[in-house]
Amino acid sequence: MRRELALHTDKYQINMMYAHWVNGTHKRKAVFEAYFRRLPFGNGFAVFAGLERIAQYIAELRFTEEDIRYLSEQEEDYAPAFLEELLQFHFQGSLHSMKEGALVFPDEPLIRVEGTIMEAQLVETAILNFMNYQTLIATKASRIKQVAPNDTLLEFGTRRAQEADAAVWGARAAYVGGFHATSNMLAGKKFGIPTKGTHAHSWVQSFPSEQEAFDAYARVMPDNVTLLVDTFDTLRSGVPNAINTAKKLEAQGKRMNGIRLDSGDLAYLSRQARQMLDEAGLQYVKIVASNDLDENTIMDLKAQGAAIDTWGVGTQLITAADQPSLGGVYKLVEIEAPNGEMIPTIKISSNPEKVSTPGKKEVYRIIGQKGKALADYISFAGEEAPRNGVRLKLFNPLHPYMKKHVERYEALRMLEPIVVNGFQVYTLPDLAEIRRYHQEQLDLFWPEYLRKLNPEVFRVNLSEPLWTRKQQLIAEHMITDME
Ligand SMILES: Nc1ncnc2c1ncn2[C@@H]1O[C@H](COP(=O)(O)OP(=O)(O)OP(=O)(O)O)[C@@H](O)[C@H]1O
Ligand SMILES: O=P(O)(O)OC[C@H]1O[C@H](OP(=O)(O)OP(=O)(O)O)[C@H](O)[C@@H]1O
Ligand SMILES: O=C(O)c1cccnc1
Repeated sequence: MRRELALHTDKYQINMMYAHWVNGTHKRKAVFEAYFRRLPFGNGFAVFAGLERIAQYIAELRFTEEDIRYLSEQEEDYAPAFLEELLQFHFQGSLHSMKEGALVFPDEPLIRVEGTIMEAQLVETAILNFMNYQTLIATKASRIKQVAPNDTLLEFGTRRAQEADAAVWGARAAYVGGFHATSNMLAGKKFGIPTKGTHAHSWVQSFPSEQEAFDAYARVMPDNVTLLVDTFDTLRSGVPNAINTAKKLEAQGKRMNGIRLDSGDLAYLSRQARQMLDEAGLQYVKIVASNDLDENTIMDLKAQGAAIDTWGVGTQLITAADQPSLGGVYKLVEIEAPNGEMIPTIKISSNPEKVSTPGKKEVYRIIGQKGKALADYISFAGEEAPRNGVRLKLFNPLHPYMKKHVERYEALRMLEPIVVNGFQVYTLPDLAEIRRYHQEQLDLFWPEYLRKLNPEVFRVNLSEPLWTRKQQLIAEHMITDME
């Protein structure tokens, strides 16, 4: 996969790079920002993920001779001198980003790219591709985690994922969002995620009887036995046979880990199975459930008193089935004028939600005296950072008369420098650190913002200079339209 991603971009990026090159504008400095406009799944927040892959992509971004040959075949118009220049290309710009595991909200920059228009344009497609998918899956995982905070969550999605990259990076995103392990061994090896596995129906079917299948499995894997009990009849054969096997293991001084339910009424079957296991003195045997689960079915099953300790979640998580894409966008916010000055730019739309916010920006998370987040605050990067003791006006950008002031607070700067002038300055944290940070982030929010259904809207505010500039630019463009 490595070094093959330079062409992982839309053709229009290369077309624009070329057109800028011919125009002599390709070295103009530009600032782009990536953000989304709507939260997925009706959630109150999203969990940012994708940075590790983005950093890797930026560091390795080179066109090979083969890529160049392919480009020349695809488009006769691309001049040989342009293609020659692409051969020397590497990213020399800067990239700031939210940290993986951060809670993020609509309309705030999650990634900021500064560089020549040519390089900043090229990376749009891949950055959005990685950010959108991984953030979506981490958010879905976090919703599932929310309904089963004390249970074990296993990511089982690979076979139903949208191909290999989605399975592997999705497993990682699920782990960022709070899952405990994955069934995908490649993801385990690549990222150090714990791996877990039971066995399939085929194991049972390949033996003359279920009992023989269970016993044979327990013989070869005595320290890791979780038996799938629903191949024939869960309560009449699967659970009794599993109990027999567990007793044989006990005779060798071993303890069976669990049984897995994969069909039928999981609430009823788990309660019955729990009772049978307990009556056999096997209180320590855990119950794992799987079968097209998501946060809604899990919540429902818990409400029905299901006796399930571990949830195996595949399809619904890895494909984010109820909302299979995050609509993150990448917008030009500042461009160098011929005199070298950086000019904030805006994208106007008849839909007010889609009007971009001009200028290179910073995002601050404003933490109140109770240690909880009050709002996010976006300012021009050039503005003085908000700091404790300096009165801060927080107002709703769509309804500016709705305002309040805060004076005692902490302002956390959210965008980290990752790459500066082509050099990676950020040490990518390991997954344990990312999960710690994610938990820390969750702890910063009142539960009202975190609940799964109809959460309170967490406010993202603009600084006054930023808001004023945005209004000016909107007005200027409106006048131009009318002329
Ligand atoms: N008690 C329950 N309450 C709510 N949903 C449940 C309950 N038990 C199971 N489910 C969910 O209902 C769905 C049932 O799936 P399905 O109709 O395929 O039945 P099944 O028993 O799995 O049959 P099959 O043997 O064909 O897999 C799954 O998503 C499962 O997680
Ligand atoms: O339901 P999901 O959330 O997607 O979780 C993954 C599913 O994959 C397996 O089923 P499959 O029928 O593919 O194989 P099996 O024969 O092992 O049950 C497993 O038994 C789960 O039901
Ligand atoms: O280990 C399991 O039980 C498993 C793994 C992948 C998919 N379904 C089940």
